Amino acid sequence: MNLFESTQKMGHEQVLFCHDNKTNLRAIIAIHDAGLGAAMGATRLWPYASEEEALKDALRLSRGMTYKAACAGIPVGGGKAVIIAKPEHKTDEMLEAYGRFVDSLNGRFITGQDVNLCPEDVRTIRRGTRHVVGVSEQAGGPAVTTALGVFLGIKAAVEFRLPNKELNQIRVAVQGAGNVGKNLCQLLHQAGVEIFVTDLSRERTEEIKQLYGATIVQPEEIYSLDVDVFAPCALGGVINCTTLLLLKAPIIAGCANNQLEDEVLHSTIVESKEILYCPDYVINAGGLINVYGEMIGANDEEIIDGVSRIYDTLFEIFFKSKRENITTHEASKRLAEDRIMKAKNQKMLAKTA
Ligand SMILES: NC(=O)c1ccc[n+]([C@@H]2O[C@H](COP(=O)([O-])OP(=O)(O)OC[C@H]3O[C@@H](n4cnc5c(N)ncnc54)[C@H](O)[C@@H]3O)[C@@H](O)[C@H]2O)c1
Repeated sequence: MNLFESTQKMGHEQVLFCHDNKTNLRAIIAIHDAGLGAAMGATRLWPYASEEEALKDALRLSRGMTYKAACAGIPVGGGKAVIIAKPEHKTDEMLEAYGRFVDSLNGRFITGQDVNLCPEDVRTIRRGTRHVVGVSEQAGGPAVTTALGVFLGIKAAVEFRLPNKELNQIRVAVQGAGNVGKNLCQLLHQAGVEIFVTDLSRERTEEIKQLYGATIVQPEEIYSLDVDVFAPCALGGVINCTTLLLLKAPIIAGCANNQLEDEVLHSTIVESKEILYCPDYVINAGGLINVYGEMIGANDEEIIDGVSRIYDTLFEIFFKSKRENITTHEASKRLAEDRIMKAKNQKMLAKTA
């Protein structure tokens, strides 16, 4: 991978490689765009097969954060960090050392929890820096508000794509019963939705079956189910040439980041199969809205209000996609870029006034 060519093409401002000998910390912090404010993005801990894979993830996820903030109407930039480690090798000392690297950016990057980190870990990172969010668990915490946003997104998509169906008549396949997936299942169950669930952990799917009457399926079975919505809530890259041959659901709406393995190719195939794709960074913005709310001292009601706007934004994207004959992926990208440009222009005008 040609590093500068990639960062230039994707529009990144800064990439920080962090190494701490004592704790064996290896992390990458990517700042995509801090033009509108500090770059916000959670930290993911993952045993990447290669450094290149970790870097690619950090670059793509941080750009997604810029678009996510823009679509959610939040005046911050986009960033993301990855720690390369097996979850069982995570130590408090390693997280504290990581916090000191975050601190070295003097508030240009603000982070929180993503896959394999919990609020307790964020409190440990906070020993090294004050530039963290997601410790107060306001409005139930980021996972709860992310799930609410995904639920509202599913509602919008069903109204748009399946106008003759009520929510209590639909079947949803949930891939991943983790922090967000579990909360999403609760909301779906309350709305009378029939749930199919899979996870690598049998314990997690059993819990969803007990609590919400879900049908458990094997991980490889989840794509080919005869359902109305496929909700990817595990990891990225699950919408690809292989899974698109299996998918029967007319709607894809879930919380996972980077769902499309290849954004252009797979969003085009999705469209040609008349599947309505809810762009991941739009539908999963609930967590960002939550932690931004925590940062500016918003109350629970204001945070829920912000999350509720995901429903309207998705409708705006669905109509834009139809009107301009473009994929929903392209429509959300254009919406985000347009909002970023306008906000930057306003900021510049305010400076010169
Ligand atoms: N937590 C948030 O607030 C938030 C916000 C925005 C986006 N996301 C994204 O949503 C996704 C899920 O986040 P989370 O916090 O629930 O993570 P999590 O780690 O709590 O849950 C992920 C679940 O997916 C399961 N899983 C992994 N691979 C799988 C596979 N191949 N098949 C089935 N299940 C599999 C894991 O066992 C785990 O239970 C991630 O991609 C994350 O980046 C999360």
